Amino acid sequence: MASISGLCSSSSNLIPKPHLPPPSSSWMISSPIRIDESFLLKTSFSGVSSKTSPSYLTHSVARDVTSSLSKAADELGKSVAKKALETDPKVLWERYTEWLYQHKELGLYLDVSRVGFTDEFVKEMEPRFMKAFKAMEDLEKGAIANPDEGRMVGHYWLRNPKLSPNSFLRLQIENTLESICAFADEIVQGKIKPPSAPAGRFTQILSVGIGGSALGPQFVAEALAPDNPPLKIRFIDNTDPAGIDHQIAQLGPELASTLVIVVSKSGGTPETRNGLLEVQKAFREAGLEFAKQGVAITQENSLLDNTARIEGWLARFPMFDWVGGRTSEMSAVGLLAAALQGINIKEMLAGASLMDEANRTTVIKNNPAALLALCWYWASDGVGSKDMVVLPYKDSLLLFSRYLQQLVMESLGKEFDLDGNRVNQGLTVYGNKGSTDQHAYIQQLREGVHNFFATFIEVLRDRPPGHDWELEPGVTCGDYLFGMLHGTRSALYANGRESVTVTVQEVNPRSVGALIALYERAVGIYASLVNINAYHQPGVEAGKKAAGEVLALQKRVLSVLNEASCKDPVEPLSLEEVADRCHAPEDIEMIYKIIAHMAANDRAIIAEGDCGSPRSVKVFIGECNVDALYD
Ligand SMILES: O=P(O)(O)OC[C@H]1O[C@](O)(CO)[C@@H](O)[C@@H]1O
Repeated sequence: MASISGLCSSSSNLIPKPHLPPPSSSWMISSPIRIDESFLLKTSFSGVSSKTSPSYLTHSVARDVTSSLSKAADELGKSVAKKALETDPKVLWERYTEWLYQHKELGLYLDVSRVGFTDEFVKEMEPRFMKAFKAMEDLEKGAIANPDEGRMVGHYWLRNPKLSPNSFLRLQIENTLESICAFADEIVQGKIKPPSAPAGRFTQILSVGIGGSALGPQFVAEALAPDNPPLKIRFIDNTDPAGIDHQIAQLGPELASTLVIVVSKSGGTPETRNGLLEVQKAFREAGLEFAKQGVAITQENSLLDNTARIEGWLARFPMFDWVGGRTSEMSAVGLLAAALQGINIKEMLAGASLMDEANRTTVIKNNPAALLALCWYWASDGVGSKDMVVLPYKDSLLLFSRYLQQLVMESLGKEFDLDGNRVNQGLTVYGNKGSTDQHAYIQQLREGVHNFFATFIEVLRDRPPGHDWELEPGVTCGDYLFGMLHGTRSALYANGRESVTVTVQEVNPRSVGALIALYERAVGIYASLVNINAYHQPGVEAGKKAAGEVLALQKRVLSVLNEASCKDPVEPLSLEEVADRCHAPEDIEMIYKIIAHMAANDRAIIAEGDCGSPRSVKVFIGECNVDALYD
């Protein structure tokens, strides 16, 4: 059984009880919590609500939930009925101490006592977990764990290169880490200088990348960058021109001392390419030489890699084929930016490695990632019937929920399982931070539609030692945050809302590395439990393809309008005429949107009518481009 020593000085502090307001405070939850028994009756594992009311299920999943749940239950062999949540404080305390997971060296705790899984359920799930553990063992040994893409999945090797399936990969990892540290040192110490910066050294990082090539570095910067880092970081993570302009404008003259890190595993993501082109334009306009300040992180021989090599950029770092974007924080993607901000990346790697080690045990109770996966399965019926609301009670962890959103949803949100059955799996993740969200949506969580379970992230250390003070007798600001967390946890539970609590001593490189590793592993295990490939993202392609088609149609529209605008007199066209001449009458709605967008950006002229009445519109473009006529 996990020990709780070290978590707090007196175990009596941990006995769950109603939170009463401190004497002089009107801010805390002010009434003792009553258990509303009606909310404690939950769906049975076979998906039939004990109230048999479909409205009890979230609207988004109500559609197929019954059949999917029945199927999941069938697969398990028999259905495990969900019982009402335990309410007796003594029994809850027993459950708390029995299931509390502690990682002593990391100072990390996982409390799953407020999720209502039964011993019977754990027993039922055991064979699936054994399969998942075996799959993870094979993955770590270099199996093709991403069959659709024929790829190995090796993010665990990044923090323990000795695990790599061969010495070539091991050397690649070790050499990359060494070159990251050396490069970061030289930049920070001013040995590598920007060619024309007044400060004489790099002072800013502009990171250009999207999805897994941005979210990890954003989360880590927010969590760990010191108040005065050697280099400050900002991000371009979209193709929004106004957003890009804002980042560049904020840099102002410091563009001359900005290290631009362009991150893209594939090296061909349009948003990232556009960001790069916009930044390069800003450099040209400022009379700066981009190549002397540009760094690429990408796969060898990608478009980006070749561009950086041919243009002679300052540095290039590899992304490996066997590391996915959303699990790339411990690769050059996350490590370079972190090192440049003065974050101890070796500690991050050590934290992740320790967590990985803990997650290799096949004893569910002692395996924190397995415990998380168990809770997710129980709470969401193994079909994503409930969303996961992530509430870190620490401002610096604000972006953890956003980071987890991609990690979990891009990994688990899959149409087909590994056997080709349509399963439409997933687990929805959202959340910002506590206690801020208390004043936003916790109202609905406690009393509204019951379509979620919560994850509280608790940080024991409020402030660095020696900085705290009592804003009321015996009460610090951090005590309020603590009270809000546990008050909310209790209040939700009292209304039948389950929650997991992850506790760390403090936010530091080691604990952040451990948190990332914990959730990476939980996702991998959960994917095995529900038999899906966690490591591909086929669904993203549909949107990218459709975006490409819109841009191709826009080119045809422009060509048609150009031709009509080159006539003398200019021939304004109706939308129907444009669509006919584009040979795309079925795309008239999209053509209307394209023209409205161009008109809003002064690239097309509405001669008649207005955009609010599409049928009245006649359009042309201002200037005839004669050259384009013969393209
Ligand atoms: O690093 P890349 O190749 O630019 O991709 C960025 C992101 O785009 C996705 O492929 C989804 O479109 C993510 O999986 C990935 O993290």
